[in-house]
Amino acid sequence: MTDTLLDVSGVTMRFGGLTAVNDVSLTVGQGEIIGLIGPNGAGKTTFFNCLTGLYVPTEGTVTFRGSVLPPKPHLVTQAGIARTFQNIRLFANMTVLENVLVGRHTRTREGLLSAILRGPGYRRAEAESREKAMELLEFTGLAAKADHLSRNLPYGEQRKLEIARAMASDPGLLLLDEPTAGMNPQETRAAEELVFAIRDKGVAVLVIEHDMRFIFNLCTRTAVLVQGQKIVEGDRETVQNDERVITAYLGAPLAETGPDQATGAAPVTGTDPTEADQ
Ligand SMILES: Nc1ncnc2c1ncn2[C@@H]1O[C@H](COP(=O)(O)OP(=O)(O)OP(=O)(O)O)[C@@H](O)[C@H]1O
Repeated sequence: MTDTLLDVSGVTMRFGGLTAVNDVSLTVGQGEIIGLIGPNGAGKTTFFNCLTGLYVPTEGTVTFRGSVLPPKPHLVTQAGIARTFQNIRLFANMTVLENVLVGRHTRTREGLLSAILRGPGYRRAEAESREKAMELLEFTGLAAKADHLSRNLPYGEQRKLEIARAMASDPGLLLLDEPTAGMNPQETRAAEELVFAIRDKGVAVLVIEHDMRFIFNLCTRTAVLVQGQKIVEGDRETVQNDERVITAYLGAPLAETGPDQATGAAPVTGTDPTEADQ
C-alpha cells in the first residue's frame, strides 16, 4: 500500500446551474501514475483547476501531504503540486532556459531587494537555478535548445518544455492535462518514457489523456469521469470492461485519430478504452 499524497474528498464544482464536477473523490499515492479519462466536457480540466487553486470547489476538500490545500495557485505550487495546461502556456518570446527558470522561482528564497542589488546571495541562487534548469533540460532532451526562443520549438518539444518548467518547482505531484495532444505516435511513445522517468524521480503523476493506449501503458489506476461524476476507477481490466465506460464512449467514429468534438467520444484507433493493447 502506498502512502497517500493527494486526497480529494467529495469535490463538487458548480457554475450557476451547471455541475461540472459532482462529488468526486480520488487519491494519489506516493510514486503512483494515475489516469483521468472521460469524454469532452466531462469535467476533467475543471477537476484539475479545483486541485490547483484556480477554482475554489463549491464543496469538498483537497488534502496534500496531510494538509488542506490553500485555494491559491502559487501556494499550491509551493506546497508541491505542479501542472501543465491543455493549451500550451509558455512565454513565447523567452528562451527555453528562461521558461524553465520562471518555473523555478517558487523555490528561490532571494527577495526583490536582493535581486535589485544583485548581491552574492542573489548570484548564488541564480547560479543554482540555472544549474537546476539545465539539468531539467537534459532530462527532457531539450538542453541543446536552451537558447532557442520557445515559440520556435516544434509542438512536441513545447509540450516537453511545459513539463520541464513544471518540474522546476520540485513538485511531489505533477498534473498533466492532455500531454500528448497534437503529438505524433513517436512523440507520444517518448512522452510515455518521460512520464515513467518522472515517476522514477519520486514524483507522482495524475494525467488527463484521450489516448487510451498512453493511459493504460502508464497508469496503475484510472478514474473515469462522465458528466462530472466518477463512474468507475480501477486498473485497465476494470475500466475496459465496465459497461458504463463502454456506453460513454460508444458512437466513436471508426477512422478518426483525435477525440471527436461533437460527441466527445474517443476514436477507436489507439484511443478507445475497449481497444487498447492488452
Ligand atoms: N469557468 C467556467 N464557467 C462555466 N462553465 C465552465 C467553466 N469551466 C468549465 N465549464 C464547463 O464545465 C464543463 C466541464 O468542462 P471541462 O473543460 O472541465 O471538461 P473536460 O472533461 O476537461 O473536457 P475536454 O476533454 O474537452 O478538455 C463544461 O460543460 C464546461 O463548459
